[in-house]
Amino acid sequence: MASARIVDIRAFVLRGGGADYHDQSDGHWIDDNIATPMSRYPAYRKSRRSFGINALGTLVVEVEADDGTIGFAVTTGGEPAAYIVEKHLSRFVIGQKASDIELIWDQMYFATQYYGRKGLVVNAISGVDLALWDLLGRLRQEPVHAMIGGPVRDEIQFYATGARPDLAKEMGFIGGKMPLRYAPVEGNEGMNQAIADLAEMRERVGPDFWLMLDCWMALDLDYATRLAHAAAAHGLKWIEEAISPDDYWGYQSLKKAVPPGMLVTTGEHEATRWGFRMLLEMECCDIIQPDVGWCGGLTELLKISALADAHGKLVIPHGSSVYSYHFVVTRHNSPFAEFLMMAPKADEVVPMFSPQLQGEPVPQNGRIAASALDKPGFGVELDRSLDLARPYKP
Ligand SMILES: C[C@H](O)[C@H](O)CC(=O)C(=O)O
Ligand SMILES: [Mg+2]
Repeated sequence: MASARIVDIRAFVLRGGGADYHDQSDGHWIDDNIATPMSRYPAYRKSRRSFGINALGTLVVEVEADDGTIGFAVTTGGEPAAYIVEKHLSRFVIGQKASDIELIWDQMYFATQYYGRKGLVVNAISGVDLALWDLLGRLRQEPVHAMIGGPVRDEIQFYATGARPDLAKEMGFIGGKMPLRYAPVEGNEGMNQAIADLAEMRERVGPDFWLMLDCWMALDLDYATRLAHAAAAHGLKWIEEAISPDDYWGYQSLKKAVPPGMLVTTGEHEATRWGFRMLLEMECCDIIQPDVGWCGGLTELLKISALADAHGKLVIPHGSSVYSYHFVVTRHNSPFAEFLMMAPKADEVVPMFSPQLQGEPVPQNGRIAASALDKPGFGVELDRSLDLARPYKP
């Protein structure tokens, strides 16, 4: 078993939610008037799908060992990522020992460095990496969390991201993160409305419930600083991804400029130890938020999180479903996790990567017990009744 070799790798594309959680139908809160860097263009103001936030779809990677055991993972990247997996990365996987995850990662990263380093290519690498961890866990009959050190606590506590923190509070979550709905193009009036909405939500949830704002890269430093100061009166816990992920200097300034006690968070669109090193060494934020399916996979996340730990920073992964849960439960500097509310009105808990995974655990009373993760690999199955396309089948 320890010497199992990988005999095949397959890349599929899926549409309709799941790992590409922005790929939702009309009327979903996640596509309703959210501030974005594209808000300055009237044609793309109302809906993120209008500018193609869901253009890629979900990538499914399957790896098969010589005894027939199959590991898999899902992430975003769709057809172009499937091309990279089948046409480029596959050569570093087929024929290798299933336990040679570090070697495979290194070869995938450095072989694509001339056109990769971040974004789509690292999503593809992450998908392969997570499928390899799933395969190894299934071969060893061990959960992934047990292979990276085991749980340091009995349960994971969650905050909820969605349009209704008031409902999230009733469901037992420890906080609620709302999308910012007004962009700089809407001027002072927009900012005033955003603050009024925050004040109203504070009224509804009471003084102690965490409230956060996710700005999805929509702001500039001046606007973000003014928003943070106006929001402080209503107990905003953190301001997230306020400016462009490339603007490390802006984040450094923002972190110094926000009111005392307010946290600056970012990193869901950052990748690899080198990207996070910039955020950490330049003191850009208080919490880093790597997405496990986008930052380089679990192999890279372990390095990113060790670096964050040495800088005294928390790692609260963005979304990522089970790929986050198996990590969070093993790390002291990851004391809680995000749960993205995928119900269209954010009024009930549905699995984050619904409908793609079977057996995906969901928070009950805002918590998932560590024991719920005690299944081989990442502990979930792919729903094979879905319309899996394999565009680059050899
Ligand atoms: C709600 C945000 O705009 C985005 O869709 C998700 C995100 O950034 C997060 O969960 O964090
Ligand atoms: Mg975010």
